[in-house]
Amino acid sequence: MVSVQAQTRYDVVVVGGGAAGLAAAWHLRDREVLLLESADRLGGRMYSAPRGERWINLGCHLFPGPGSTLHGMLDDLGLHTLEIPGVKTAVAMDGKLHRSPRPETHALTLPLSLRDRLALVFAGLKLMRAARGYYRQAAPRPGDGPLSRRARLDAYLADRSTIDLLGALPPRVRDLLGTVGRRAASELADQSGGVAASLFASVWGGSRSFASLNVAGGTGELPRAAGAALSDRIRLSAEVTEIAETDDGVRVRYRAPDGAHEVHASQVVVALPAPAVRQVVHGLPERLDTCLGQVSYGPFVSMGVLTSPLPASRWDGVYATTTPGSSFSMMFDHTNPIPEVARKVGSSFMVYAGGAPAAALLDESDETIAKRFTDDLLRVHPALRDRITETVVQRWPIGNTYRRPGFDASPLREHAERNDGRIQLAGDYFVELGNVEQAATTGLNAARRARAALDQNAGPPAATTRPGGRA
Ligand SMILES: Cc1cc2nc3c(=O)[nH]c(=O)nc-3n(C[C@H](O)[C@H](O)[C@H](O)COP(=O)(O)OP(=O)(O)OC[C@H]3O[C@@H](n4cnc5c(N)ncnc54)[C@H](O)[C@@H]3O)c2cc1C
Repeated sequence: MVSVQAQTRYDVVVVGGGAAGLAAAWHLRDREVLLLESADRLGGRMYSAPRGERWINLGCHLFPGPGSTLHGMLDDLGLHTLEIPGVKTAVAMDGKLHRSPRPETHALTLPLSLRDRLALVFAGLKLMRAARGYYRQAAPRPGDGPLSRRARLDAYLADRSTIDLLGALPPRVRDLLGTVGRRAASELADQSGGVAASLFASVWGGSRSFASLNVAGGTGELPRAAGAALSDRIRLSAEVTEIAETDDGVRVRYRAPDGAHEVHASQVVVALPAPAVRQVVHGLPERLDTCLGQVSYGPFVSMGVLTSPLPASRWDGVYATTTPGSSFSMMFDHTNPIPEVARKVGSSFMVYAGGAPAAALLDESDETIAKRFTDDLLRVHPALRDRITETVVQRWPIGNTYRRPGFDASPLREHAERNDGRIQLAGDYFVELGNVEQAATTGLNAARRARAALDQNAGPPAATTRPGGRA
C-alpha cells in the first residue's frame, strides 16, 4: 500500500544524489525541493572516507577549478580544494618508475625496443593531434547557441574507435595505451576516438584540463556538506520505482525502509544513470529511450590503501601512475597534496582497474581483489611491504560512461534544449566521457529548466526561505 507523507507536493523532486542530483538540488534550494537517493549516503560516485588527517578516496578524485559548477558549490559550502603539486603522468613499467611530468617524453625513456618506441611516438603524435582538435572544437565560436559546442564535441572523432584512430600497434604499446584508455572504463576498440581525444585533452590540458584539483578532506566532503545544508529536503534509502506525468505535474513513487510512498511535483529532475532512467521513467519519447538504451558504461574496481610513513624515494611527488602489466590500471597518491601529513602518519593510495580487467573482478570476493591488487602493488612499489595498514575494496559496476563509435547523441541535446517538459534528465552520460563537472553541470542546467518552467507556469514561486544561502 502507498502511504501518505506529511508533505506530498513539491515544486521539484530530484531523483538521485550524485554530482548531477546534488547540483540540481543545490540550485533549487530556495524552492520546495525533495531529493530522493536510493543509497544510504549521498554522492554516488563521489565517495571518500575520512581517516584522521588523511582520507581514503574510492571514486572520483580529480576536481575542476574556479569558475566551474562544482567549484562554485564548494565555495558556497565553505569547502576547499588542494593543488596537486605532483607528477600526474608517471608510468610504472617492468619494475621501474618513470616519472616524467611530460607524457610525450615517455616514448624516449620507457624500456621499449626501437620498433615499439617508434610506434609509441607515432601513436603519441596522433593522440596529441586528437587532443588539440578537441580543444579547437571546445573553444567558443561566434554565433554559438547553448548546445553548438556540445554538438561539435559529440561529432568529433565519433564515428571510429580509438584503435581505428591509432592504427595497428605492437602488443607492448597497445598494452600501455590500453591501460591509459581504461581510465575511460573501457577498451580502446570499444570507445570512440572522441573519448580518447577527451581523455588525452585532460592529460595534456594543464590548467585547461577539466579536473586538476583535489577536495581537502576527500571528495566525499562535498556530498556530506551539501547533505548537512539540505538535510530536511533529502531522503536517503529511498529507491524511486516510478516517475510518470499526470494531468497537473509528475508523480514519483519510491520505496523506503518504512514502506512505499508517492509524492507529486511540478517538475522532476532525474539524475540517474541511463539504465535506471529507462527503468523508472514512464512514457519516455521513443527516440530518447532508444538513445538512452545505447549509452555505454564500463566498470571500475578500486581499492584504497593506507600505509605507515614511507621512506623517501622516487615515488615522492608522484600523484598518478599508469601501471601496465598489473591487475590495476592506475595508482594515485592522495596524500600528494599533503606531504607533511604523509611524513607524519603515512600515505593514502588508491588503485583501480577499469574496463575488461575490472569486469573480470566484479564477482570476486573482497579478499581475492585485495590480495590480487596488494600483490601487484608490492611489485610496483616495493617500499610498501609491511607498511600497509588498511585496504578498502569498492566495486563500481557503473564506473564511467563512454561513447561507442557511431553513438548518436542528438536526442540528448534535443532533450537538453527543450523547455516545455516536466521531466528533466541529467547525468554524466550527456558527454562523451563522464566526469564529475559535466555531471554537475547537466544537473544545474536541468534545475534551471525546471526553475524556468516553474516561474512561467506557476506564477509567483511557492518559496520559503531556507538555510543554506542563495540559489
Ligand atoms: C573510481 C572512479 C574514479 C573517477 N574519477 C574521476 C575523476 O577523477 N574526475 C572526474 O571528473 N570524474 C571521475 N569519475 C567519474 C565521475 O565520478 C562521474 O562521472 C560522476 O560522479 C557521475 O555523477 P552522476 O550524478 O551522473 O551519477 P552518480 O554519481 O552515479 O549518481 C547517481 C545516483 O543515483 C542513485 N540512484 C540510482 N538509482 C536510483 C533510484 N532508482 N532511486 C534513487 N536513487 C537512485 C545512485 O545511488 C547514485 O547516488 C570517476 C568515477 C569512478 C567510479
